[in-house]
Amino acid sequence: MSVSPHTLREKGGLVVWLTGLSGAGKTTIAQAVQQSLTSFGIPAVFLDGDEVRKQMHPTLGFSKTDREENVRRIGALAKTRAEEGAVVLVAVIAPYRSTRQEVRAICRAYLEVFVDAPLQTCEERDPKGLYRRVRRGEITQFTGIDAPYEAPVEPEIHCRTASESIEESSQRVLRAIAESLR
Ligand SMILES: Nc1ncnc2c1ncn2[C@@H]1O[C@H](COP(=O)(O)OS(=O)(=O)O)[C@@H](OP(=O)(O)O)[C@H]1O
Ligand SMILES: Nc1ncnc2c1ncn2[C@@H]1O[C@H](COP(=O)(O)OP(=O)(O)O)[C@@H](O)[C@H]1O
Repeated sequence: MSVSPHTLREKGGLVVWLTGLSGAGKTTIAQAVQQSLTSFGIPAVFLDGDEVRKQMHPTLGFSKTDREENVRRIGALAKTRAEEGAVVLVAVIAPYRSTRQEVRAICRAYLEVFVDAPLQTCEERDPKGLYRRVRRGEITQFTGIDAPYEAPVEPEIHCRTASESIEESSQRVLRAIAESLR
């Protein structure tokens, strides 16, 4: 894959939004894709929901209103970073279809990746131990348990991470990015 930073800037960059339940594999795939893009010399920025929340707006919680605000703010940041001439990989749950649609509408180029794994798989993986805490009653309003997740209807890329490898999922995303930047 080859695309110059200048061309990327002229195109207005690209926002790649990975949406899915906690533990579905958003971060893992985004990091693998970022590494590959970087190895091809393509500027790639990774925005991780958890990190951005902590650094930029730690007061936002997980109510519907706060999640919508979180997603809008990260969407605006992703748009800006993309227009500087980068592929911006966003690993944020973004559980509401309408807010994802709002972000898509402000970006010049946008790909939605549905990182899809059954809740049971996510819970078995439990990479951060959050599901265990949810089951103990220590966390409420948790996506997929007692807060909604509206699955994408027509995502550009659909990764079924319970049945495909990290490599397969990342390659699928990379191919779509290459296609979009052509
Ligand atoms: N109640 C609740 N529901 C879902 N997730 C929770 C919650 N509390 C904390 N976390 C951790 O925060 C990460 C999700 O933040 P996001 O900014 O991606 O979520 S959202 O788009 O605003 O819904 C999410 O990160 P990922 O596991 O990477 O998805 C969790 O680690
Ligand atoms: N095909 C796959 N794609 C992504 N992650 C996978 C896949 N198969 C297994 N996993 C594992 O699932 C876990 C996903 O965790 P993480 O990427 O932090 O999820 P999220 O960011 O969606 O919360 C990791 O431990 C990862 O190794």
